[in-house]
This record gives sequence, C-alpha cells and structure tokens, in this order.
Amino acid sequence: MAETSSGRKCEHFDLKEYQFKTNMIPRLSVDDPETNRRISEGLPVIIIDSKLVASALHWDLEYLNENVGDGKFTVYKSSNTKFKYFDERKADDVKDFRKPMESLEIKFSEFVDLIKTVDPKKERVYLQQSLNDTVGKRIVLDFLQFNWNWVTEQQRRNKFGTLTSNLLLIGMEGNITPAHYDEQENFFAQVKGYKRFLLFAPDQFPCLYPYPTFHPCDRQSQVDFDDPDYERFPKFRDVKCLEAVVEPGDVLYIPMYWWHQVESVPNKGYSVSVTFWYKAAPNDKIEYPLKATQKVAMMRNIEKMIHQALNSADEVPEFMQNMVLGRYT
Ligand SMILES: C[C@@H](CC(=O)O)C(=O)C(=O)O
Ligand SMILES: [Zn+2]
Repeated sequence: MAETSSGRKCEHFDLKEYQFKTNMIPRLSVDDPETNRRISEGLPVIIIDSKLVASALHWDLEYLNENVGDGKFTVYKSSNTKFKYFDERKADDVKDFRKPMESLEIKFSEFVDLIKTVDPKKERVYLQQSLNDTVGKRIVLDFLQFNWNWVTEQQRRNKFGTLTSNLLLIGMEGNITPAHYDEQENFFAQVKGYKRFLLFAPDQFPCLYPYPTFHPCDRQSQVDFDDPDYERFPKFRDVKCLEAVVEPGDVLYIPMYWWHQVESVPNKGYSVSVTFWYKAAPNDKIEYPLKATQKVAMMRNIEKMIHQALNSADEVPEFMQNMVLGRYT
C-alpha cells in the first residue's frame, strides 16, 4: 500500500462532502519544532509518534470487557447518527426542549451487548465515560504506562491548568458528535479505528451560530451541517475549516474554544479514543487587539450576565435586539 509524505498508508476513507472547503491539519513528529510551536500558539496539530497511549493500543471490546471492572458507564443512545451533547441542568429553562439523545448508566458488558445487537439504521450507542478508580488493575497498569512525561511536559510548557479528566470514548462507525467548542485544552488520543475531525478556529464563531449560553445545547452549533438553513445562518457559507483523520496512535491537539465536529469513519469498525482535558492557562495580560478566544469568553460572560439580571430567558432576545438593532446595525 502506498505511503503519504507523513508516512500514513494511503487508506481509503468514506468521507462525507460538505459545502465548505477544508484545509488539512499537519501531521507532525513529536520531535518536530513546528509541533511545539503550533501547540504554544493554540493551533491544532496531529502528533503522530507521541506514544501517549501506546500502552492502550490493544484496548478492544473484549479486553476492556474483561478488565474494566463492573462500574457504571454513561452510554448515549441516538435514533440517528448525531450525538449532540446537552446539559440536563438547563433543560427547564427552555420550554419544549427535546433531548437530542438519551443517556443510560450501564455496565460495560451491557454496552458490549448493545453495540453488537443494535440496528445502526434504527438506533446507535456511544459510550462516553471518564476513567476512574473503578477500573480493573490491568487497565490501571495500562493507564500508568501512558506517556505522562510528554503530556505533562506539554502541560508545563504551555502553562495549562490541572488535568480534569480522561474520557474513554467508544463509538459505532458513522457516529457523529456535531460541531461544538469546549472550554478546556484537549489532547485527543486515538486508540482504535479512525475519526474524522472538522475543526474551526474560535474566530469562526459568527459563522457557527451557537445556542444561547442558557440553552441546554450551549457551546453547540445550531447549524445542521447536512442541511444548513442559510436563511437563519447565512454566514455559515463562509466558514473556514481545517480537517484531519486520526488513526490509532495519533494525538490531535484541540485548542480550547476551537470548534470541532467528529465522525467515527464509516466502514472502519468501532472507534476507541481517550481525551486528556486540561483547564485553561491563566489569562495572560490583556493585549490589544484582543484574541478571538478572549472575545468569545467576553460574549459568554455578557450573555450570562444579561440572562441572570433579567432572570428570564424569554426577555433576553428582545433586550439584546433593543441594544443592537438600528443602533449598531
Ligand atoms: C467527545 C469528543 C468528540 C468525539 O470523539 O466524538 C469531543 O468532543 C472532545 O473530545 O472534545
Ligand atoms: Zn469536544
């Protein structure tokens, strides 16, 4: 099988076409100075040889079922390919909010039965659970052998905050996590299978129309990438996208506030991933012009303050329109 310049075998991936163009995210060696430069500048990069999760590359359903212990796992169920995250705690604030997916708390063995028996045309499942101390000792050993030297050195040199969680993700091929951003830094390690990432810089916020901050789907884009409503979301036409497919052993650095849509590549089997989420670096001194990440944080704080001060979700749209329409438009 031919090799690409970055040493990847020329796999054939069944990837969806979208109406926007994409550029490729570089795949670089851990020793390439450009790798650390991109991370320090808050730019995405795929690190192809970090060995961050080399001790977990044998994590398949059988091994995990044997060793992961009998703790409970959060498993999402969706009647379609989309697994749009929502914050249950905000559900009461928005009348007639319909949950985009269901969540179960089940044993790993029950998840294995589900992933092997559901008809993907009717129902899909996606395990998303932070690794915790309920796991068996072989998983603990694998975990301790992660390349903590490398990732902790990245945390230090980039002044990231504490490691908040390692989320274990096991999804069916074709599962999609729709476009959203997170407020933490993320080294996303691919263990098994392939995932296609669409990434959008924080300055693409105007093109991606996130839900209001008080909405259960805060931080998620309202745009359906498969059928964009250009009437409501006209700037989506101009969105600028970076793309990458991660394979086992790859680590993708997803900088905080970078939007991402993630698909377990069809016809490549189920996928296993582990995230390394870190709190943001402390705010450096304010320099002008402000960075896009600082403007997104400002918009979030202002929106939250208005909602809190009005003490009513219903009054927010009119209040904000009165501030802007005919005055700044
Ligand atoms: C859950 C994950 C996406 C996926 O792997 O489906 C993600 O959004 C992240 O790691 O920030
Ligand atoms: Zn995310």
